[in-house]
Amino acid sequence: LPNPLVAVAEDSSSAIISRFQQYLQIDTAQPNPGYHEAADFLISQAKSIGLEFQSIEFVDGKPLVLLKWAGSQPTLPSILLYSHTDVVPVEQHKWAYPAFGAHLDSHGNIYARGSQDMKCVGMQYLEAVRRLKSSGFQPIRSIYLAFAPDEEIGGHDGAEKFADSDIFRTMNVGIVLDEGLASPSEKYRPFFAERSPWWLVIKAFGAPGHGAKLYDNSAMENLLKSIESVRRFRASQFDLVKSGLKEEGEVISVNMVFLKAGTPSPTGFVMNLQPSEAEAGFDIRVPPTADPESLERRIAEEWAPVSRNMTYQLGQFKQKATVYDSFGRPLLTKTDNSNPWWALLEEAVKKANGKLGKPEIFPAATDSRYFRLKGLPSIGFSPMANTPILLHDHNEFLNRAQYLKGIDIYESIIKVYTSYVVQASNEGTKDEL
Ligand SMILES: CSCC[C@H](NC=O)C(=O)O
Ligand SMILES: [Zn+2]
Ligand SMILES: [Zn+2]
Repeated sequence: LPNPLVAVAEDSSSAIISRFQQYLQIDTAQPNPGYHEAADFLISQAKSIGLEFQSIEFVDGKPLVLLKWAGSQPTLPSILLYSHTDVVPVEQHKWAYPAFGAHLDSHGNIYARGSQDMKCVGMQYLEAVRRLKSSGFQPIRSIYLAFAPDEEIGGHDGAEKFADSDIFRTMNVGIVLDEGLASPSEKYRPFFAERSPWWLVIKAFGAPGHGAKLYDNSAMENLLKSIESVRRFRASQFDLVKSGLKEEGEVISVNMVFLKAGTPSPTGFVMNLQPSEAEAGFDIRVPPTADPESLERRIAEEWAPVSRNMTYQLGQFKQKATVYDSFGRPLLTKTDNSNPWWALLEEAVKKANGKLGKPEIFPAATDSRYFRLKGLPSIGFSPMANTPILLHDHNEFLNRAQYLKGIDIYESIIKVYTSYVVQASNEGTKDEL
């Protein structure tokens, strides 16, 4: 006879997976995310769990869903479990399965855009809360879950406005959990800071000329010298990572993302004309520990020197303010004893039989910077071990077992975090965290 208890357990884990699949099946890809469909789904989840809910549109059509589980001591600083609802676009023809199908293959891998970045985390928060609530657990601190729009395009109409809002102030947040990265090893990766994006466009000018003529200072030659210089710098940084001297988040990355030059013709480009202008774009990521002035000097003197007839523009994301606070200090969430939430995370992960790696700088940007700018500690953490890093890649997937394990991890974190009570004076001032 089948064991009825096993049957119940199996049924509930397949119900958990099917709720994850439902969320993944909502197409929230930029630039036209199905935000209302996602909000409706999240609110239906909140209702079935029994959480307070509201949908806030700081900008019309871009709802942020905010859920609350009130603690028994609501005056204590609360816990914010943060995630974004949007995902990056896909090139569907390069995927093995439909990117919004959430196909579960025979290995237990669930394929979907957002399976790693970061619908997994948003749903894991909900499942952990669902389980704790039905088990009769009562949190001491209040827990908020925020599902925000637009992280993938800078968070200006999402996290930035949220962190600046009156609602956010009344929440009295003490610690934020946000996204991290999958880990190919058995250790989960926690993040305490992030690099700042600098989007650089350099442009070279030069005399046009016959395609057969060799001459100095053509726009193409001028641009190529810059590209060579950028490549040398890129290699020097990458070598530090390859040799193990530095972590990915500790070096300056530079990647060329576009090239624009040439004289169009009906069949492609004019072949016997050297153009008078040529342009290249670079995605640069600057760690909070790097010296921004020296990088800017390098750009002005080596990558786009006036002497080579070049100009440059640093895009809107050259935001020194996103990695430094108002005192000019790098925005780093403390990882030592002055931040109790760090030790508590380690404790909680351990209790759930997980392994935690050492704190790292997140290589890309996340919404955490808006909370760190408010002086709050924010930890980037997505519990996916033994998983290839596939965010923004083709065939993004997460294994079912990893997803389920992550729920146990969050259950443990929520228990440990919400039960943590000390004298207010021991909690540290916000700026110290
Ligand atoms: C600064 S806006 C872009 C944010 C984006 N975040 C995740 O990929 C990134 O490119 O890092
Ligand atoms: Zn993300
Ligand atoms: Zn992303």
